[in-house]
Amino acid sequence: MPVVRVLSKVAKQALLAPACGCQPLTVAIRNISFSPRQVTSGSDASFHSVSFSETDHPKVLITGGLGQLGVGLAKLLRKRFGKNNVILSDIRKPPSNVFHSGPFIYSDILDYKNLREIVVNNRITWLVHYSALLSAVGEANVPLARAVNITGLHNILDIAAEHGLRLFVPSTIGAFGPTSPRNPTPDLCVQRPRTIYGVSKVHAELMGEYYHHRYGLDFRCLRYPGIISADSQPGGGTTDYAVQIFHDAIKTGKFECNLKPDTRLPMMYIDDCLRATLEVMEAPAESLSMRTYNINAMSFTPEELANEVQKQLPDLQVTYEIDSVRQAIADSWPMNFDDSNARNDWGWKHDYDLPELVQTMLNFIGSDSRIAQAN
Ligand SMILES: NC(=O)C1=CN([C@@H]2O[C@H](COP(=O)(O)OP(=O)(O)OC[C@H]3O[C@@H](n4cnc5c(N)ncnc54)[C@H](O)[C@@H]3O)[C@@H](O)[C@H]2O)C=CC1
Ligand SMILES: CC(=O)[C@H](N)C(=O)O
Repeated sequence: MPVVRVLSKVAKQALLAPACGCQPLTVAIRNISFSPRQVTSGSDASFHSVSFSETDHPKVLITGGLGQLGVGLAKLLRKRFGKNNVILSDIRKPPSNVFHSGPFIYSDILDYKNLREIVVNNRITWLVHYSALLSAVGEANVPLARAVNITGLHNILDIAAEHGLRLFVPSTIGAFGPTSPRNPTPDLCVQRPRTIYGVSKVHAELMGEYYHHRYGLDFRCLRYPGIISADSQPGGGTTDYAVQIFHDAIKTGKFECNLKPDTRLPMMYIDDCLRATLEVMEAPAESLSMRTYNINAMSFTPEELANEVQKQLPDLQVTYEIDSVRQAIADSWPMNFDDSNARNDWGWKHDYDLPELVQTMLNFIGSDSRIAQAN
Protein backbone atom coordinates (compact mmCIF):
# COMPACT_ATOMS: atom_id res chain seq x y z
CA MET A 1 0.00 0.00 0.00
CA PRO A 2 1.45 3.44 -0.89
CA VAL A 3 2.85 5.41 2.06
CA VAL A 4 0.28 8.17 1.63
CA ARG A 5 -2.60 5.71 2.00
CA VAL A 6 -0.99 4.04 5.02
CA LEU A 7 -0.59 7.40 6.73
CA SER A 8 -4.11 8.37 5.80
CA LYS A 9 -5.46 5.16 7.31
CA VAL A 10 -3.44 5.54 10.51
CA ALA A 11 -4.56 9.13 10.91
CA LYS A 12 -8.21 8.24 10.31
CA GLN A 13 -8.02 5.48 12.91
CA ALA A 14 -6.47 7.88 15.40
CA LEU A 15 -9.32 10.31 14.85
CA LEU A 16 -11.98 7.65 15.18
CA ALA A 17 -10.46 6.12 18.31
CA PRO A 18 -12.43 6.68 21.54
CA ALA A 19 -11.23 9.45 23.81
CA CYS A 20 -8.27 8.11 25.72
CA GLY A 21 -6.62 11.27 26.94
CA CYS A 22 -3.85 10.78 24.36
CA GLN A 23 -2.44 13.65 22.30
CA PRO A 24 -4.00 13.76 18.82
CA LEU A 25 -1.75 12.33 16.16
CA THR A 26 -0.14 15.08 14.15
CA VAL A 27 0.46 13.99 10.58
CA ALA A 28 1.88 16.21 7.88
CA ILE A 29 -0.94 17.91 5.99
CA ARG A 30 1.05 17.36 2.80
CA ASN A 31 0.98 13.58 3.27
CA ILE A 32 -2.68 12.95 3.89
CA SER A 33 -5.94 13.96 2.36
CA PHE A 34 -7.33 15.60 5.53
CA SER A 35 -5.98 17.06 8.72
CA PRO A 36 -6.39 15.74 12.26
CA ARG A 37 -7.02 19.37 13.23
CA GLN A 38 -10.00 19.40 10.86
CA VAL A 39 -13.15 20.94 12.35
CA THR A 40 -16.72 21.03 11.16
CA SER A 41 -17.87 24.27 9.58
CA GLY A 42 -19.61 26.68 11.91
CA SER A 43 -17.55 25.66 14.94
CA ASP A 44 -16.37 28.32 17.38
CA ALA A 45 -13.24 30.11 16.15
CA SER A 46 -11.92 30.36 19.71
CA PHE A 47 -11.27 26.62 19.56
CA HIS A 48 -8.48 27.34 17.12
CA SER A 49 -6.38 29.57 19.33
CA VAL A 50 -2.98 28.25 20.23
CA SER A 51 -2.84 27.91 23.99
CA PHE A 52 0.11 29.54 25.69
CA SER A 53 -0.68 28.11 29.09
CA GLU A 54 2.41 25.89 28.99
CA THR A 55 4.68 28.82 28.24
CA ASP A 56 4.62 32.49 29.21
CA HIS A 57 5.59 33.85 25.85
CA PRO A 58 5.08 32.84 22.25
CA LYS A 59 8.18 31.79 20.33
CA VAL A 60 8.06 33.82 17.14
CA LEU A 61 9.59 33.29 13.70
CA ILE A 62 9.52 36.21 11.23
CA THR A 63 10.12 35.31 7.57
CA GLY A 64 11.43 37.92 5.13
CA GLY A 65 12.55 39.78 8.21
CA LEU A 66 15.23 41.97 6.62
CA GLY A 67 12.81 44.03 4.55
CA GLN A 68 11.19 47.35 5.42
CA LEU A 69 9.06 45.97 8.25
CA GLY A 70 10.69 42.89 9.80
CA VAL A 71 13.50 44.43 11.84
CA GLY A 72 11.14 46.93 13.49
CA LEU A 73 8.64 44.19 14.25
CA ALA A 74 11.38 42.02 15.80
CA LYS A 75 12.40 44.95 18.00
CA LEU A 76 8.81 45.48 19.20
CA LEU A 77 8.16 41.77 19.82
CA ARG A 78 11.51 41.28 21.58
CA LYS A 79 10.65 44.11 23.95
CA ARG A 80 7.43 42.32 24.79
CA PHE A 81 8.42 38.64 24.72
CA GLY A 82 12.19 38.66 25.31
CA LYS A 83 15.09 38.83 22.88
CA ASN A 84 15.56 35.09 22.41
CA ASN A 85 11.87 34.41 21.81
CA VAL A 86 11.84 36.23 18.46
CA ILE A 87 13.83 34.86 15.51
CA LEU A 88 14.36 36.93 12.39
CA SER A 89 14.92 35.05 9.15
CA ASP A 90 15.62 35.91 5.52
CA ILE A 91 17.65 34.78 2.50
CA ARG A 92 19.81 37.89 2.67
CA LYS A 93 22.86 38.53 4.83
CA PRO A 94 21.90 40.64 7.85
CA PRO A 95 23.75 43.88 8.58
CA SER A 96 25.91 43.57 11.69
CA ASN A 97 23.62 45.65 13.96
CA VAL A 98 20.70 43.34 13.12
CA PHE A 99 22.82 40.21 13.47
CA HIS A 100 23.93 41.28 16.94
CA SER A 101 20.52 42.44 18.14
CA GLY A 102 18.98 38.96 18.53
CA PRO A 103 18.57 35.53 16.91
CA PHE A 104 18.86 35.47 13.11
CA ILE A 105 18.57 32.39 10.92
CA TYR A 106 18.74 31.69 7.16
CA SER A 107 15.38 30.61 5.82
CA ASP A 108 14.21 30.36 2.22
CA ILE A 109 10.42 29.99 2.31
CA LEU A 110 10.59 27.94 -0.87
CA ASP A 111 12.50 25.26 1.07
CA TYR A 112 9.76 23.42 2.94
CA LYS A 113 12.03 21.02 4.86
CA ASN A 114 14.26 23.81 6.07
CA LEU A 115 11.23 25.74 7.29
CA ARG A 116 9.89 22.72 9.13
CA GLU A 117 13.27 22.10 10.77
CA ILE A 118 13.41 25.69 12.03
CA VAL A 119 9.88 25.52 13.43
CA VAL A 120 10.49 22.17 15.15
CA ASN A 121 13.99 22.85 16.49
CA ASN A 122 13.02 26.22 17.91
CA ARG A 123 9.57 25.21 19.18
CA ILE A 124 7.98 28.08 17.23
CA THR A 125 4.40 28.99 18.22
CA TRP A 126 3.80 32.19 16.21
CA LEU A 127 4.80 32.67 12.58
CA VAL A 128 4.83 36.15 11.03
CA HIS A 129 5.16 35.70 7.29
CA TYR A 130 6.67 38.84 5.77
CA SER A 131 8.52 37.38 2.74
CA ALA A 132 7.08 38.75 -0.49
CA LEU A 133 7.82 40.60 -3.70
CA LEU A 134 5.92 43.90 -3.58
CA SER A 135 3.81 45.44 -6.35
CA ALA A 136 6.34 47.16 -8.62
CA VAL A 137 9.10 44.53 -8.36
CA GLY A 138 6.47 41.82 -8.75
CA GLU A 139 5.41 43.24 -12.13
CA ALA A 140 9.09 43.28 -13.15
CA ASN A 141 9.51 39.56 -12.34
CA VAL A 142 6.18 37.74 -12.41
CA PRO A 143 7.58 34.15 -12.23
CA LEU A 144 9.59 34.97 -9.10
CA ALA A 145 6.66 36.85 -7.52
CA ARG A 146 4.42 33.88 -8.23
CA ALA A 147 6.91 31.48 -6.65
CA VAL A 148 7.63 33.52 -3.52
CA ASN A 149 4.15 34.96 -2.94
CA ILE A 150 2.09 31.88 -3.85
CA THR A 151 4.25 28.71 -3.61
CA GLY A 152 6.03 30.12 -0.56
CA LEU A 153 2.68 30.90 1.07
CA HIS A 154 1.59 27.28 0.55
CA ASN A 155 4.66 26.08 2.44
CA ILE A 156 3.93 28.51 5.26
CA LEU A 157 0.27 27.47 5.53
CA ASP A 158 1.12 23.77 5.68
CA ILE A 159 3.86 24.23 8.26
CA ALA A 160 1.60 26.43 10.38
CA ALA A 161 -1.34 24.02 10.21
CA GLU A 162 0.81 20.96 10.95
CA HIS A 163 2.43 22.51 13.98
CA GLY A 164 -0.57 24.38 15.39
CA LEU A 165 1.02 27.81 14.93
CA ARG A 166 -0.71 31.15 15.13
CA LEU A 167 -0.01 32.60 11.67
CA PHE A 168 0.08 36.25 10.64
CA VAL A 169 0.20 37.05 6.92
CA PRO A 170 -0.06 40.71 5.89
CA SER A 171 -2.22 41.64 2.96
CA THR A 172 -2.40 45.06 1.38
CA ILE A 173 -4.48 47.80 -0.23
CA GLY A 174 -3.09 46.14 -3.39
CA ALA A 175 -5.48 43.23 -2.88
CA PHE A 176 -8.18 45.46 -4.40
CA GLY A 177 -8.52 46.51 -8.03
CA PRO A 178 -10.23 48.90 -10.42
CA THR A 179 -13.66 47.31 -9.93
CA SER A 180 -13.50 47.57 -6.13
CA PRO A 181 -15.20 50.55 -4.47
CA ARG A 182 -12.26 52.94 -3.98
CA ASN A 183 -13.56 55.65 -1.72
CA PRO A 184 -13.95 54.14 0.78
CA THR A 185 -12.99 50.47 0.34
CA PRO A 186 -14.72 48.17 2.85
CA ASP A 187 -13.43 44.80 4.09
CA LEU A 188 -15.81 42.79 1.98
CA CYS A 189 -16.25 43.83 -1.64
CA VAL A 190 -15.17 42.91 -5.17
CA GLN A 191 -11.44 42.05 -5.27
CA ARG A 192 -10.09 41.82 -8.82
CA PRO A 193 -6.53 43.19 -8.59
CA ARG A 194 -4.51 43.60 -11.79
CA THR A 195 -1.02 42.89 -10.36
CA ILE A 196 0.59 39.56 -9.53
CA TYR A 197 1.21 41.03 -6.06
CA GLY A 198 -2.50 41.73 -5.57
CA VAL A 199 -3.57 38.39 -6.99
CA SER A 200 -1.14 36.58 -4.67
CA LYS A 201 -2.42 38.53 -1.65
CA VAL A 202 -6.09 37.76 -2.40
CA HIS A 203 -4.96 34.14 -2.72
CA ALA A 204 -3.24 34.37 0.68
CA GLU A 205 -6.35 35.87 2.32
CA LEU A 206 -8.61 33.18 0.90
CA MET A 207 -6.24 30.28 1.57
CA GLY A 208 -5.62 31.43 5.14
CA GLU A 209 -9.34 31.73 5.80
CA TYR A 210 -9.94 28.37 4.16
CA TYR A 211 -7.29 26.69 6.35
CA HIS A 212 -8.88 28.37 9.36
CA HIS A 213 -12.28 26.86 8.62
CA ARG A 214 -11.04 23.53 7.26
CA TYR A 215 -8.12 22.72 9.57
CA GLY A 216 -8.54 25.11 12.49
CA LEU A 217 -5.47 27.16 11.57
CA ASP A 218 -5.27 30.30 13.74
CA PHE A 219 -4.80 32.60 10.73
CA ARG A 220 -4.77 36.37 11.22
CA CYS A 221 -4.36 38.90 8.44
CA LEU A 222 -4.29 42.69 8.20
CA ARG A 223 -4.47 44.60 4.96
CA TYR A 224 -1.77 47.23 5.41
CA PRO A 225 -1.84 50.60 3.62
CA GLY A 226 1.46 51.97 2.23
CA ILE A 227 3.89 51.94 5.16
CA ILE A 228 6.22 54.85 5.83
CA SER A 229 9.43 54.33 7.81
CA ALA A 230 12.58 56.35 8.41
CA ASP A 231 15.21 53.75 9.26
CA SER A 232 14.34 51.04 6.72
CA GLN A 233 13.98 51.25 2.95
CA PRO A 234 10.89 50.00 1.10
CA GLY A 235 11.37 46.95 -1.12
CA GLY A 236 9.94 48.08 -4.48
CA GLY A 237 6.33 49.14 -4.06
CA THR A 238 3.99 51.71 -5.57
CA THR A 239 3.83 53.72 -2.33
CA ASP A 240 7.63 54.03 -2.02
CA TYR A 241 7.56 57.69 -3.10
CA ALA A 242 6.11 58.60 0.30
CA VAL A 243 9.31 57.38 1.98
CA GLN A 244 11.76 58.67 -0.63
CA ILE A 245 10.49 62.25 -0.44
CA PHE A 246 11.82 62.60 3.13
CA HIS A 247 15.31 61.33 2.30
CA ASP A 248 15.59 63.53 -0.81
CA ALA A 249 14.13 66.56 0.94
CA ILE A 250 16.84 66.40 3.60
CA LYS A 251 19.75 65.30 1.41
CA THR A 252 19.25 67.36 -1.77
CA GLY A 253 16.24 69.63 -1.27
CA LYS A 254 14.77 68.20 -4.50
CA PHE A 255 12.31 65.39 -5.08
CA GLU A 256 11.12 63.82 -8.33
CA CYS A 257 7.83 62.03 -7.76
CA ASN A 258 6.86 59.02 -9.92
CA LEU A 259 3.10 59.36 -9.25
CA LYS A 260 0.77 62.17 -10.35
CA PRO A 261 0.25 64.95 -7.78
CA ASP A 262 -3.41 64.02 -7.17
CA THR A 263 -2.96 60.25 -6.64
CA ARG A 264 -4.65 59.54 -3.32
CA LEU A 265 -3.61 56.40 -1.41
CA PRO A 266 -4.06 55.11 2.17
CA MET A 267 -0.83 55.34 4.21
CA MET A 268 0.41 54.57 7.72
CA TYR A 269 3.46 55.28 9.86
CA ILE A 270 5.44 52.11 10.65
CA ASP A 271 4.95 52.31 14.44
CA ASP A 272 1.17 52.14 13.97
CA CYS A 273 1.51 49.23 11.54
CA LEU A 274 3.72 47.17 13.85
CA ARG A 275 1.57 47.89 16.89
CA ALA A 276 -1.55 46.84 14.95
CA THR A 277 0.20 43.59 14.06
CA LEU A 278 1.02 42.83 17.69
CA GLU A 279 -2.49 43.82 18.79
CA VAL A 280 -4.28 41.57 16.32
CA MET A 281 -1.95 38.69 17.20
CA GLU A 282 -2.77 39.13 20.88
CA ALA A 283 -6.51 39.68 20.38
CA PRO A 284 -8.71 36.98 21.91
CA ALA A 285 -10.01 34.73 19.13
CA GLU A 286 -13.59 35.43 20.17
CA SER A 287 -13.11 39.17 19.45
CA LEU A 288 -12.27 38.45 15.80
CA SER A 289 -15.47 38.37 13.76
CA MET A 290 -13.30 38.03 10.65
CA ARG A 291 -9.79 36.80 9.91
CA THR A 292 -8.77 39.50 7.41
CA TYR A 293 -9.14 43.18 8.35
CA ASN A 294 -8.44 46.51 6.67
CA ILE A 295 -6.44 48.86 8.88
CA ASN A 296 -5.95 52.53 8.14
CA ALA A 297 -4.48 55.75 9.47
CA MET A 298 -4.55 58.49 6.80
CA SER A 299 -4.91 59.07 3.06
CA PHE A 300 -3.02 61.69 1.09
CA THR A 301 -1.80 62.65 -2.38
CA PRO A 302 1.83 63.43 -3.33
CA GLU A 303 0.87 67.10 -3.53
CA GLU A 304 -0.62 67.10 -0.01
CA LEU A 305 2.44 65.30 1.36
CA ALA A 306 4.79 67.74 -0.38
CA ASN A 307 2.83 70.71 1.02
CA GLU A 308 3.14 69.30 4.54
CA VAL A 309 6.89 68.71 4.13
CA GLN A 310 7.30 72.23 2.71
CA LYS A 311 5.83 73.65 5.94
CA GLN A 312 9.07 72.45 7.57
CA LEU A 313 11.40 72.71 4.55
CA PRO A 314 10.03 75.59 2.42
CA ASP A 315 12.86 75.31 -0.14
CA LEU A 316 11.96 71.77 -1.16
CA GLN A 317 11.42 71.57 -4.94
CA VAL A 318 9.06 68.85 -6.17
CA THR A 319 8.78 67.77 -9.82
CA TYR A 320 6.74 64.98 -11.38
CA GLU A 321 8.08 62.31 -13.78
CA ILE A 322 5.34 59.71 -13.97
CA ASP A 323 6.19 55.99 -13.97
CA SER A 324 3.37 54.50 -16.05
CA VAL A 325 3.48 51.06 -14.38
CA ARG A 326 3.29 52.47 -10.86
CA GLN A 327 0.65 55.05 -11.86
CA ALA A 328 -1.61 52.37 -13.37
CA ILE A 329 -1.27 50.33 -10.19
CA ALA A 330 -2.00 53.29 -7.92
CA ASP A 331 -5.03 54.27 -10.02
CA SER A 332 -6.54 50.83 -9.35
CA TRP A 333 -6.01 50.89 -5.59
CA PRO A 334 -8.24 52.24 -2.80
CA MET A 335 -8.16 55.97 -2.13
CA ASN A 336 -9.58 55.62 1.38
CA PHE A 337 -9.72 52.49 3.46
CA ASP A 338 -12.68 51.62 5.71
CA ASP A 339 -11.23 49.94 8.79
CA SER A 340 -14.32 50.20 11.02
CA ASN A 341 -14.42 46.43 11.64
CA ALA A 342 -10.88 46.46 13.09
CA ARG A 343 -11.80 49.45 15.26
CA ASN A 344 -14.99 47.81 16.52
CA ASP A 345 -13.76 44.23 16.96
CA TRP A 346 -10.34 44.57 18.58
CA GLY A 347 -10.03 48.27 19.28
CA TRP A 348 -7.71 49.37 16.47
CA LYS A 349 -6.76 53.05 16.72
CA HIS A 350 -3.94 54.83 14.87
CA ASP A 351 -1.68 57.39 16.55
CA TYR A 352 -0.12 59.18 13.55
CA ASP A 353 -1.92 61.51 11.15
CA LEU A 354 -0.15 63.43 8.37
CA PRO A 355 1.35 66.30 10.47
CA GLU A 356 2.78 63.92 13.13
CA LEU A 357 4.05 61.58 10.42
CA VAL A 358 5.93 64.38 8.63
CA GLN A 359 7.39 65.80 11.84
CA THR A 360 8.54 62.37 13.02
CA MET A 361 10.11 61.42 9.68
CA LEU A 362 11.97 64.72 9.34
CA ASN A 363 13.25 64.58 12.93
CA PHE A 364 14.46 61.01 12.47
CA ILE A 365 16.12 61.39 9.07
CA GLY A 366 17.40 64.87 9.92
CA SER A 367 19.14 63.68 13.08
CA ASP A 368 20.60 60.69 11.21
CA SER A 369 22.05 62.90 8.50
CA ARG A 370 23.47 65.36 11.08
CA ILE A 371 25.22 62.42 12.79
CA ALA A 372 26.56 61.19 9.41
CA GLN A 373 27.90 64.69 8.58
CA ALA A 374 29.60 64.98 11.97
CA ASN A 375 31.46 61.66 11.49
N1 LIG B 1 5.87 47.93 3.16
C1 LIG B 1 4.60 48.19 2.85
O1 LIG B 1 4.22 49.33 2.53
C2 LIG B 1 3.61 47.08 2.88
C3 LIG B 1 3.98 45.77 3.11
N2 LIG B 1 3.03 44.79 3.11
C4 LIG B 1 3.43 43.41 3.30
O2 LIG B 1 4.25 43.28 4.46
C5 LIG B 1 5.24 42.28 4.24
C6 LIG B 1 6.61 42.87 4.53
O3 LIG B 1 6.79 43.96 3.67
P1 LIG B 1 8.20 44.68 3.50
O4 LIG B 1 9.05 44.45 4.68
O5 LIG B 1 7.88 46.06 3.09
O6 LIG B 1 8.77 43.89 2.24
P2 LIG B 1 10.26 43.96 1.66
O7 LIG B 1 10.14 43.80 0.18
O8 LIG B 1 10.97 45.14 2.18
O9 LIG B 1 10.90 42.66 2.30
C7 LIG B 1 10.56 41.36 1.88
C8 LIG B 1 11.66 40.40 2.31
O10 LIG B 1 11.35 39.11 1.80
C9 LIG B 1 12.57 38.48 1.54
N3 LIG B 1 12.40 37.34 0.63
C10 LIG B 1 12.27 37.34 -0.72
N4 LIG B 1 12.25 36.07 -1.18
C11 LIG B 1 12.36 35.26 -0.11
C12 LIG B 1 12.40 33.85 0.07
N5 LIG B 1 12.35 33.02 -0.99
N6 LIG B 1 12.52 33.35 1.30
C13 LIG B 1 12.58 34.19 2.38
N7 LIG B 1 12.56 35.52 2.28
C14 LIG B 1 12.45 36.05 1.05
C15 LIG B 1 13.44 39.57 0.94
O11 LIG B 1 14.82 39.22 1.03
C16 LIG B 1 13.04 40.78 1.77
O12 LIG B 1 13.95 40.99 2.83
C17 LIG B 1 5.07 41.82 2.81
O13 LIG B 1 4.34 40.61 2.80
C18 LIG B 1 4.26 42.91 2.16
O14 LIG B 1 3.44 42.43 1.14
C19 LIG B 1 1.71 45.04 2.88
C20 LIG B 1 1.30 46.31 2.60
C21 LIG B 1 2.19 47.45 2.67
C1 LIG C 1 0.98 49.03 -0.38
C2 LIG C 1 1.90 47.90 -0.58
O1 LIG C 1 1.50 46.77 -0.47
C3 LIG C 1 3.31 48.16 -0.95
N1 LIG C 1 3.88 49.26 -0.24
C4 LIG C 1 3.41 48.44 -2.43
O2 LIG C 1 3.32 49.62 -2.79
O3 LIG C 1 3.53 47.47 -3.20
